[in-house]
Amino acid sequence: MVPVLVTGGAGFVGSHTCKALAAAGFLPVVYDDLSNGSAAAVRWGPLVVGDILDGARLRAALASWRPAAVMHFAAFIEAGESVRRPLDFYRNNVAGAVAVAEAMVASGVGHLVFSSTAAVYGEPRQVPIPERHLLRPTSPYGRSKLMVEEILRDAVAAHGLQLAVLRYFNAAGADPEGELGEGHDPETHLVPLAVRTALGLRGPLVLYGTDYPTPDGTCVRDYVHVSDLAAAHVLILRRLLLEDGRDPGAVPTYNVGTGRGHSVREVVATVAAVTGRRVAVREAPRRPGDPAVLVAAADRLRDDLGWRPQWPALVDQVRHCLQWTAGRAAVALPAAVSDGRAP
Ligand SMILES: NC(=O)c1ccc[n+]([C@@H]2O[C@H](COP(=O)([O-])OP(=O)(O)OC[C@H]3O[C@@H](n4cnc5c(N)ncnc54)[C@H](O)[C@@H]3O)[C@@H](O)[C@H]2O)c1
Ligand SMILES: O=c1ccn([C@@H]2O[C@H](COP(=O)(O)OP(=O)(O)O[C@H]3O[C@H](CO)[C@H](O)[C@H](O)[C@H]3O)[C@@H](O)[C@H]2O)c(=O)[nH]1
Repeated sequence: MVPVLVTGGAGFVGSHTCKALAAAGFLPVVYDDLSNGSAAAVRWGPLVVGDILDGARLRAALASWRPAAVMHFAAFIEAGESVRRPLDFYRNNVAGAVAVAEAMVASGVGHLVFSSTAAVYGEPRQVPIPERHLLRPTSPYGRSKLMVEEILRDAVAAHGLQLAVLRYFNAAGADPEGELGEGHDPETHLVPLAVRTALGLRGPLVLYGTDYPTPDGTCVRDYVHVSDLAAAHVLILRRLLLEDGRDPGAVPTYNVGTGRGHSVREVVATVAAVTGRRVAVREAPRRPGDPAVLVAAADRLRDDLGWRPQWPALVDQVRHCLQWTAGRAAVALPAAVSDGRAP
């Protein structure tokens, strides 16, 4: 099996991608400091516990596994938190990515897939948002990811790295086979929080902002199933390895989203419908750094790589999240929910 080094592979998107990589015949070697991930999610290859800022440890991992590529997921991820702790975000996300690129150059590993984000666009002027849209992030998190995109493009030009950038919209759902899910502690993402509220595992969901210029006043996001995101990584990796240097300097850059937006209130209503339970909500002011609407123009990934999301419907994403969350918390679900007949 061809090894691929996966930084952040113990986290939500990284662990699902490791499962997809293994199914596609690669050996995912996870490099993660477990600051926001779990060793239990590393099931398809070895785990190297280490910090991406530790260049010597990274180089040692690259030297011993000789991966064909690196997938760089490791980062701090929460836009609201980045407004309060910008320097931590710049150190981990920007200096961390520089350390990963330096280690790759020093070790002669040439292929890199970088996890970027819809947050690089900021408040969109055009929806759905095409990849060529103006990049004007509204949070230190989004700025950190944009800085890394630019730094890595310079490294492509100077060091011949072969880079692909995936800008994900909102990852949601969980492994449909129930082997993995979203288990941040504390959790900050809307879908798992609303599911936990519905199951009585936490108090009311705090709804951040009801005065946005959207149809119901709450933020609109493009929720993409985490297993579809994982599949996009396998497609882009195969393309990078296959094309190996045929178009030097090119940086394929793709949105990964469904092209459909859902408001926070729609997410809450879907969680209520899927669980058959009420989702208690407490309305609160806007969360700093949140753009009103983020919806992908997702046709480039479809047209270039043939990517077709298998689970584009929010109802399936919520159901998979519910099944995993309920399983972990030992909450019994009605049969109709477990086998997908509800709602
Ligand atoms: N979840 C989303 O909706 C979303 C959307 C757009 C982009 N992204 C990007 O995708 C990537 C993965 O996101 P996620 O939701 O899986 O996050 P996550 O927090 O679940 O996973 C990130 C992993 O990186 C690890 N990590 C963090 N800092 C590290 C360091 N210094 N050294 C080693 N490991 C470190 C954490 O322990 C964790 O396991 C991130 O780069 C994020 O910015 C996520
Ligand atoms: O308790 C909560 C949590 C979230 N929200 C709202 O729900 C929406 C989605 O919020 P999430 O925290 O689930 O996701 P974000 O859109 O803030 O960010 C996620 O998607 C982005 C890309 O769109 C990023 O890349 C980022 O890493 C990832 O966390 C936002 O309007 C947020 O204000 C609430 O109202 N209450």
